[in-house]
Amino acid sequence: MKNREFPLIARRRRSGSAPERKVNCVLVGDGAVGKTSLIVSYTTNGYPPNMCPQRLTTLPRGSALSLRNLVDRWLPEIRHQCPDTPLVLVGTQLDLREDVQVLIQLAQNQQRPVGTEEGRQLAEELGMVGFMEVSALTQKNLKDPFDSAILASIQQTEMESCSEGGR
Ligand SMILES: Nc1nc2c(ncn2[C@@H]2O[C@H](COP(=O)(O)OP(=O)(O)OP(=O)(O)O)[C@@H](O)[C@H]2O)c(=O)[nH]1
Repeated sequence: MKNREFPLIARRRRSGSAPERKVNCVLVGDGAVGKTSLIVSYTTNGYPPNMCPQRLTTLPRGSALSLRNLVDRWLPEIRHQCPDTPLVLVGTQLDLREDVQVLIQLAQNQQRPVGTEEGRQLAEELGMVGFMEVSALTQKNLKDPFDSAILASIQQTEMESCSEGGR
């Protein structure tokens, strides 16, 4: 009976399997770029039913403008608050990348979608784990940024415990 009172983590350790880990994953970025849709689509395995894609209103944000905001605004704040946290750069709304209406709308606002190579290079320059392009709507590549974030977090924890053990 006492065993039932044990936290899951302790029971797992007793049975010899790996202890449970918790990873805190925070999505940061401009408004209306698709953060909520991304997390809901990932966690519920479906696009939020009450979020009919509103292309035009979100367009100017899913673009190079967001990238500038990332460098000028978000990154300094994140690095100030969490200097060592692994970061994954995510390009959202991938399904709209080749949508002609979207491209026209962006061009009218002197905007354009962020290119794959451009995103990769920026992620590298900024010391991020990587750049991934996803669609919450079609779920293309949806797992990738979360897998990368989880892996990076586990690796960081292991490195920290190794360096603590070596002291
Ligand atoms: N076509 C398409 N539309 C998307 C996708 N992800 C989000 N959207 C649409 O973009 C709009 C904004 O999405 P949200 O998930 O609310 O964006 P957010 O970044 O959480 O917005 P804030 O709450 O303002 O920070 C909604 O109309 C979504 O339906 C996507 O992958 N494809």
